[in-house]
Amino acid sequence: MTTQYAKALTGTGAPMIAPSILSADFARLADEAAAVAGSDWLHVDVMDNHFVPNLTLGVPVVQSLIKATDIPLDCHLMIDDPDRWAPPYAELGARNVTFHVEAAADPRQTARAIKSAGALAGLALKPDTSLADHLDLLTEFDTLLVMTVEPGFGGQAFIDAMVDKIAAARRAVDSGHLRLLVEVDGGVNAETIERAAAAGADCFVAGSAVYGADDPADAVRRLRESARRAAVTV
Ligand SMILES: O=C(CO)[C@H](O)[C@H](O)COP(=O)(O)O
Ligand SMILES: [Co+2]
Repeated sequence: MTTQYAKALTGTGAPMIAPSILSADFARLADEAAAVAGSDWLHVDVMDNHFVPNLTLGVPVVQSLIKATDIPLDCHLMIDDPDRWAPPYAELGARNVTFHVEAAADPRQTARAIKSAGALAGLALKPDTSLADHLDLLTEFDTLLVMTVEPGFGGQAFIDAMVDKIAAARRAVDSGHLRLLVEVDGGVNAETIERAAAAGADCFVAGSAVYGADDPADAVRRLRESARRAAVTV
């Protein structure tokens, strides 16, 4: 299902695809961004080795990557203390800055700081985190990232039980007339994207399914087409 909000962001109403550079060659990030030309967003997984047991990159790399690509950056912050560390990614020019509710002391205020700095604000939920407990926050955010793997690593299997959470998010957005994109992250591939799209997601992050393909740009087109076919058109 493609919402009017998703349509406004993409201009086309097509499902959004955000390749994750977690699965790219970190020594060639500019080339790896160019390899997925035509993507809606480039997903950047920031991990601090505290909130998750893995360490990736931070502000300096994002600052360079923004200059190296025209694709808007979708920063997924898997870090402690996002209240302090998330707004700088918006100040750098990231299009969407998503942080985890489990790590935030004041998610409303942090969303406002991100938006004041000119980015969209995203709220991420780990697989075991209840959506129902956080519905009251959704009006503050532009995107909701439903994690379909435990955050920390690429290449994991899509957790099928999260399809119900995606569908619940879709219902919450539609019934509340919320201006919120439903984004899915983890284990998204040519097969699982159909279930996520049928459940109502607007935007799909894919790391290994894109960068593990012989032709990453073609993989993006195929994923978008699979999502489009599976989605319920409104
Ligand atoms: O946030 C993430 C992991 O914490 C990544 O965005 C995600 O796992 C993408 O990789 P893949 O598509 O290979 O699962
Ligand atoms: Co991610």
